[in-house]
Amino acid sequence: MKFRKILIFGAIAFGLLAALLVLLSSLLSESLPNVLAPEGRDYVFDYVIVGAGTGGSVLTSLLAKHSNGSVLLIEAGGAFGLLSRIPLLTTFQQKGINDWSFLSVPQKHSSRGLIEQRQCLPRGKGLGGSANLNYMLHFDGHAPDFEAWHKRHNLSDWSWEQIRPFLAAAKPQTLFEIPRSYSKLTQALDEAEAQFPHKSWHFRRSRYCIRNGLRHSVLQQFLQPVMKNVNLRLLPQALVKRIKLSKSPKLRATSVLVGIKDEHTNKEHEFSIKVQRELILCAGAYQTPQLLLASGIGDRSTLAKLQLPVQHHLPLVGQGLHDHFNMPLFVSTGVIGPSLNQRTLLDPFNLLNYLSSGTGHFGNFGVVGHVSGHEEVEWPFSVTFFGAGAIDEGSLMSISNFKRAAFRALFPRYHNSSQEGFVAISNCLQPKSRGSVTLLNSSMRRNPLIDPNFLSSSEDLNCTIDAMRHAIQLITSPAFASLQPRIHWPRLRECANFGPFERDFFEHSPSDHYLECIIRHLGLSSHHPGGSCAMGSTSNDSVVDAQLRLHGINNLRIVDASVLPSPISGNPNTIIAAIAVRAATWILKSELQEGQVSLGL
Ligand SMILES: Cc1cc2nc3c(=O)[nH]c(=O)nc-3n(C[C@H](O)[C@H](O)[C@H](O)COP(=O)(O)OP(=O)(O)OC[C@H]3O[C@@H](n4cnc5c(N)ncnc54)[C@H](O)[C@@H]3O)c2cc1C
Repeated sequence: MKFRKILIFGAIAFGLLAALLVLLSSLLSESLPNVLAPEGRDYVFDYVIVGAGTGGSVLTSLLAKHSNGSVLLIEAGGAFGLLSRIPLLTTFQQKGINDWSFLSVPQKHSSRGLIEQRQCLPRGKGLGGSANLNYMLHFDGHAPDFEAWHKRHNLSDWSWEQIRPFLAAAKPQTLFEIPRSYSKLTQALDEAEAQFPHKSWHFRRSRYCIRNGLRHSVLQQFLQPVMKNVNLRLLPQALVKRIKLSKSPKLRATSVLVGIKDEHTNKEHEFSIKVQRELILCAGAYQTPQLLLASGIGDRSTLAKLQLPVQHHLPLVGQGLHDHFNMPLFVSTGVIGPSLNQRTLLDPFNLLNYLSSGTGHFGNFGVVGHVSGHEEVEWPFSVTFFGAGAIDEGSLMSISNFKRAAFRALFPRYHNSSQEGFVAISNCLQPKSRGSVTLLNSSMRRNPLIDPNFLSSSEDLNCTIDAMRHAIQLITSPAFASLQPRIHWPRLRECANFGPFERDFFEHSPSDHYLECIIRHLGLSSHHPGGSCAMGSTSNDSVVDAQLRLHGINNLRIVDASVLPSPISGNPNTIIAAIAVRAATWILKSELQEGQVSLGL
C-alpha cells in the first residue's frame, strides 16, 4: 500500500514536471534562431518556402545545407509544445493552437452520424506542420503505387526504381517497432500471420517515428539541425496571403504578400518579400490550392465567380482531392490485453515505465499493427489494429464530430473505464472518390471549403465492405480465439432495418445493406489528403509537371501532399518527405547549372 502511495506521488510529480516542461518549451519557442524581424524594408531571398510541414521542413533543410543562395521559410504557426513529443498524448493537440481545425463541407454520401455531416480535418500549424500532429506511423512505400504513377500518369521520373533512393534518404533515422510481446493483440496478429490461409496478405507490427520515447519527426531530423545556418531565415507566425506574378519576359513568381497579426491589438502588419529564384509552396493539400486560388491562379470561371482577377488560368487547381476513409469497429476481448483504457493509463507503473525507458503505453500511439492485401484481392485494403479498450466519449467526440448517438452505437462499452478490447479500422488503400478545395472568398484568414466527397464512387463503398469482411475473417480466425473477441456491431437506429440481428453475433455475416448503412454513418477521414494540385504532363490533366513546377510558371513549385497523383497505399508522411528530397535535387541542380546565386539576406 505504502509502495503504491509512493508511485502515485511519483505520477503526480511527473504530471507537474510535464506541465513545467510544456511551459518551458513554450517559452523556448520565443527564442528560435535566425528569425527574420520585418522592419518595414523590402526583403529579397533566392528561395522562399511557404509552410514548415513535412515537405517544407525537408526541403528547407536540404537547401539551407547545400545551396549557395539565401532561403526564407515562412510558417503560419509557431513552435509546437512538449505535448507534441509525448506519443500517446498527441490527440490532445487537436483543436488546440497547433491545429488548423478544419471542418469539411457537409458530405453527401457519407458522415451521416456526424454533426451536420461534416468531417473534422485536423492539420498541423507550426514548425513541423502535420508531421508534429500526426500519429507517427511510418510506411516504407509500395512499388505498384509508383509504377501506376509512371504508367497511368506518364510520370517516368517517378517509377519505383527512381524514387527508392529518395525514400531511403527521407526515411526516419530511428524507428520504434511495437514488439511482439507488447500485448495479447500483437501476439494474435503474429500467430495470424503464420496461420492465415491468405498468404499474400502482409502483416506488419507498427513502426513509429519515435526516438527514446519521444516523437522524432522531420522537425528533429531535418529542420532543427540547420536552423542556425547563415543562409537561412525563419518567419514564424506569418501567413502568406498572395502570390504576385509578373508577365514579362516570362510568367514568373516575383513576390509574396505576408501578414503578421499583433497578438495584443489583433492588427495585421502586411509586407512583401521578393523572390529571386524560386517560390516553393509547401502549405499542404488544403492550403496550397487555397493560396493559389486566392492569388488568382486557378480555373478562370471559378475565379470569375469569386470576383478574383485571373493571374494565370490553370483549370485543375483544387480539384482531384483524395483521402483514405476509415471504418472503425469496436471489438471487446474477454482477457486482460493489456489494452489502452483509463485504468492502464492511470497505473503509476505505466508512467514510471515510460519515464525510465520511454516504452509502454505512453511511448506510442496505440496502433499496434496492420494487415493489408494488395495481390489476389479485387481492391487493395488495410485493417489497422488500435489497441484501445475504452474510448473516452468527450475526447473522441470532440476530434471526430460524432453525434452522441452515433458515438455510443459505435462504442457501446464507452462507460467502462477498464474495458479491454481493440478497434479494427478497415479502409481501401486506393479510393476512387475525388473531392475538391475551393474558396468561400479571397481571404486567407478564412478556412477553405474542403470537400473530400467520401464514397462518391460506389467502388469505394464496395471496397470498404470488402475490407470489413476481411477484418471479420481475421478477428474470428483461430489465431484470435484466445482473446475471446466479440465484435460490437453498431446498433444505429437508422440502420435497424438491415440488422444487426442476434445471429450476426455468431455468424459474423451482417448483410451488405447493413454494412453500407454503418459505413455511410460512421466512416471517418484518415487525415491523408492529397492530389489537390496533382502532377502530370499537361495543364489539362494536372497542376504541376513531373518536376513539380506549376504548368506555365517555371519558378513556382509545389512540394507537399497536394502533388500526389493518386493515393499512397499506406501512411503518406515519409513519401512526402521523399518527394521533398527529390525536389531539392532538381532545385540544386538547376542552381549549379545556372552558376552562383546571390546571398541576398
Ligand atoms: C491527425 C493526423 C494523423 C496523421 N497520422 C499519420 C501517420 O501516422 N503517418 C503518416 O505517414 N501520416 C500521417 N498523417 C498525414 C501526414 O502527417 C501528412 O500527410 C503530412 O504531414 C503532410 O505534409 P505536407 O507537407 O503536405 O503538409 P503539412 O505537414 O500539413 O504542412 C503544411 C504547413 O504549411 C503551413 N501553412 C499553411 N498555409 C500557410 C500559409 N498561407 N502561410 C504560411 N504557412 C502556411 C501550415 O501551418 C503547416 O505547417 C496524419 C495527419 C494528421 C493530421
